[in-house]
Amino acid sequence: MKQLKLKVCGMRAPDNLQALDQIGPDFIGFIFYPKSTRYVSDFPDVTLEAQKVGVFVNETLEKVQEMAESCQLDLLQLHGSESVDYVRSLKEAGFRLIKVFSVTDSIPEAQMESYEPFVDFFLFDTKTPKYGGSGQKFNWEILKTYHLNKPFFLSGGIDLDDIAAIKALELPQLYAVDINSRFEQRPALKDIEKVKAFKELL
Ligand SMILES: O=C(O)c1ccccc1NCC(=O)[C@H](O)[C@H](O)COP(=O)(O)O
Repeated sequence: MKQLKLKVCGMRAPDNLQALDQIGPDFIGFIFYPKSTRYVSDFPDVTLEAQKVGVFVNETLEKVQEMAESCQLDLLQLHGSESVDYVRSLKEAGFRLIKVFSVTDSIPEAQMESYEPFVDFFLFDTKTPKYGGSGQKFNWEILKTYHLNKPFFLSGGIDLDDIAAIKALELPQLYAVDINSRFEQRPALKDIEKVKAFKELL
């Protein structure tokens, strides 16, 4: 089976960030959604090996572009109800994009098809009023109905003891696993040893 990539989302404190980067995650996510407890108001001045993902929820295009450039983000994760035109304009401006679909009991494949030409990845998360970081899983069985070619990230309540179940899914388009609140000591502060254990098993 192919090696799944790892994204650790919701980082903020410079020391914690540096310690995380040393264990080699592929992607590190920063939340630019002011209502989140993981909101990053002062972007940490740290050089990272991992690709930096900026997470936005229904933010203005101007603000997204400003943050992408000032923080030198490698990828933008659009976690709200951003339209196809919104996504297209960011792609045309040259950004690499992850479009999130928040799900419960079905995959909105028809809707996703219209976004597919303009994104690099999809990400499935559990639908909740807070958009993300809920620690709740959705029914992963619905992923077996996914027939698009675009690779995707799996997220929503993933914990250390979920690895066997994730591997057993055997989904060809599953590209990366996204972990967050189940690995926290408090919001935006990760338990590095627990993340390390997860990465070694992935
Ligand atoms: O983490 C947040 O606070 C958050 C808030 C609003 C939008 C997105 C957010 N997180 C983005 C992520 O990619 C999370 O890793 C994903 O939602 C899964 O989180 P969890 O269920 O805690 O593992």
